[in-house]
Amino acid sequence: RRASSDSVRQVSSRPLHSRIVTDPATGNGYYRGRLLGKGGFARCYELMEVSSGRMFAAKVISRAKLTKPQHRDKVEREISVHRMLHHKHVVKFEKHFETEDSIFILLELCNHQSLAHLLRKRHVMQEADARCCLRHILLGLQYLHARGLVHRDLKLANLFISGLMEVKIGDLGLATRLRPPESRRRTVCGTPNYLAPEVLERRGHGPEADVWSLGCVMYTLLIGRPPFESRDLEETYRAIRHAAYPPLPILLSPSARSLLTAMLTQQPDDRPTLDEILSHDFLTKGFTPDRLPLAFSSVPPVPSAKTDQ
Ligand SMILES: CC[C@@H]1C(=O)N(C)c2cncnc2N1C1CCCC1
Repeated sequence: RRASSDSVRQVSSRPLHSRIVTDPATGNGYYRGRLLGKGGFARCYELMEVSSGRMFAAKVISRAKLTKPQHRDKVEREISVHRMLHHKHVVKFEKHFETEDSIFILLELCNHQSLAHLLRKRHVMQEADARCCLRHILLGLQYLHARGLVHRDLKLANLFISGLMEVKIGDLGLATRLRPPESRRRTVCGTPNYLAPEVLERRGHGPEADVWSLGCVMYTLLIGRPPFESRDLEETYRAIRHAAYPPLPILLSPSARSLLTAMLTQQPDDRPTLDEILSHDFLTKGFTPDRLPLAFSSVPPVPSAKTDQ
């Protein structure tokens, strides 16, 4: 039945010019595309640089919302930390600029969104694909730790998947410089699910806390739910403090079980280092694809001219 004119929903397409944003420092124009989502103070959009056609993921933070100085400090720290980082498995920081009412942070666009989205679709991941993800994250994490940075908030939603199906560590908002144990911050921050026991006991974050979080990521990819999840926060905290997660499924390979057990160890010093993890059987034995199979993503592949099939 042809939709009569009055029944066609009027799509309120705002005039095009209101979707153009200009970087006052360079005069470069950017066309604001679809809303990617919201995170913290930011609304996130796809942004296209008009002159080059290059696409970015932009965090747009309304300056009106940055009322408290510590909020502005947090944004400035994220920028100052992230802009110095260049690694294949760390989300690329392109640039930032301010307009009259917003701060724009332009980041590498990851067409396949995050591991959190992927897992919502697929529920669990095969060991070979989890191995591939873990390998990418380990390489990115090695780079951060080598530069004296601890991420502190590794979770599926902060692990982004590029157009080439490579995993990139993002959201450096909570990353902090490595400090000697006595001077470490002790306030608890980040999602409760992946916080390490020593962080809950306010003994501060060392690189070992990232290893614990990575263990939680690996567990969630292979099993389909976080290792420490329960109806109330107190119960979750208790489970974390005792490193008490459910028995690993018997279908898990011996090397996966052994690595998970090592990473989810209560004492930080008893956990493996990143180098030890990279040389563990789980990472070295068995087939590891270079990148995630496209079949995983819910975003259709971009038809490339040279497809041979
Ligand atoms: C721009 C914010 C964030 C992000 O950091 N990157 C790199 C990203 C890159 N590509 C797509 N989305 C990204 N996101 C999403 C947007 C909504 C929530 C998190």
